[in-house]
Amino acid sequence: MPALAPPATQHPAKVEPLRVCVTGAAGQIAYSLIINIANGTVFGPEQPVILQLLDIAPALEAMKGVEMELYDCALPLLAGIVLTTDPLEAFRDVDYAILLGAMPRRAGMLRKDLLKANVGIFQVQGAAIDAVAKKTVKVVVVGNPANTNALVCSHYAPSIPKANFSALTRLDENRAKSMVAVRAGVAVDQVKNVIIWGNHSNTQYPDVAHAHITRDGARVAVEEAIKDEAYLHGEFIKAVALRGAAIIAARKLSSAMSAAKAVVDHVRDWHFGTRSGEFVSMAVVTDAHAAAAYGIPEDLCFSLPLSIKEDGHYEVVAGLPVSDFARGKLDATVAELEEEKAEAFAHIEYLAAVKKAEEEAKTAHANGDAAPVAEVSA
Ligand SMILES: NC(=O)C1=CN([C@@H]2O[C@H](COP(=O)(O)OP(=O)(O)OC[C@H]3O[C@@H](n4cnc5c(N)ncnc54)[C@H](O)[C@@H]3O)[C@@H](O)[C@H]2O)C=CC1
Ligand SMILES: O=C(O)CCC(=O)C(=O)O
Repeated sequence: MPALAPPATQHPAKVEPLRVCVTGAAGQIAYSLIINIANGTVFGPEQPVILQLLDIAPALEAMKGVEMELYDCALPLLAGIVLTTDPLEAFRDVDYAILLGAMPRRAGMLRKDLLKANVGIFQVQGAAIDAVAKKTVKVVVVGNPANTNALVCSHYAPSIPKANFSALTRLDENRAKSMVAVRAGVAVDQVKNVIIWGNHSNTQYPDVAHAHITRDGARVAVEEAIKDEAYLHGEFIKAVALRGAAIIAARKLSSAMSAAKAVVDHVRDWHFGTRSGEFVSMAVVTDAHAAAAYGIPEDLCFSLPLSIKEDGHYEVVAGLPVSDFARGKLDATVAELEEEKAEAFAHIEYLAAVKKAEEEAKTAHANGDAAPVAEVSA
């Protein structure tokens, strides 16, 4: 009889590592997020991961510091680290791509003011994901304006199913749940099914009409527990939608710890699925089903209530009644996303025209011709 057989848990079945790309890896959200991917919080205590970290060349040294710290954490689930400034290396064979890398806004800006600065990043990264990531890759866009960046990314990755692209609205959901919990006097995990509809912007609609709390073992509708429609239709919505700006005003930097926690929640639920009867909000590319369920136009990246299966496939929770108040809110956020979409693709065309004009000028110069005058208007 073997005398000292080690306990079975010391011999876990060999599990293939998941490859997880994080862009903007030298930035502030990444600094709070990466440890949670590498220590099992996101994918569970049996799942090894290989981190594929991307940033731009000026941030390479800082990213090397992050790598040193990862080694110093002595993480048994961390099966490898790739550090790179090349998107084609960063996205190679990845199972998850978490796109943080983008310029953040400063005080006084709206998130959509970042569109021109950031949209080109998501065009390039969409094409790289298309070229080298696994066809099953799940993509989470965090860099703002997150919804429209995710839509652009999906357009430039036509070989990956549109359903595999998402943008983060879980931070808004977490904010809303916390505010409800405080108001109702319960712990935050007793608040379920708060929905964030639409854009991660001031037009988002944080909706408690289908949410409930559990108090003293009994399930109570949030509207019934709070009994203050004026608050829920006014101050509450404003407080959730403007929370990002309030944090910038206080910290002089945008949210990072809470953003990283929201990414953890988003990816964990996408990986493991949601509990029966519970739903979460993610911004996803709308299809005919979303259009039929809630009258949202197709091909916008729109935050919706989703129930997610264990295999990662999700369904839009259909059939929730939409009040006149809610309809007005949904229409406003649809209108903003349509505007952003038009602006994003117009800017991408403009960038392409500028590039073409520059290339023509270079060729003319090389041939000794007079340089053509580029007429490209923004
Ligand atoms: N959707 C959401 O709920 C939230 C979104 N955000 C957004 O997330 C983004 C990142 O925020 P932070 O980490 O605080 O910013 P940060 O400025 O601390 O870090 C951004 C990092 O991205 C890198 N980067 C820039 N261009 C890149 C490119 N082309 N490829 C790879 N990396 C690139 C920068 O070098 C930097 O290291 C911002 O756009 C911010 O507005 C932030 C919080 C919540
Ligand atoms: O508000 C911003 O622009 C950056 C961070 C963010 O999106 C948020 O805190 O919701």
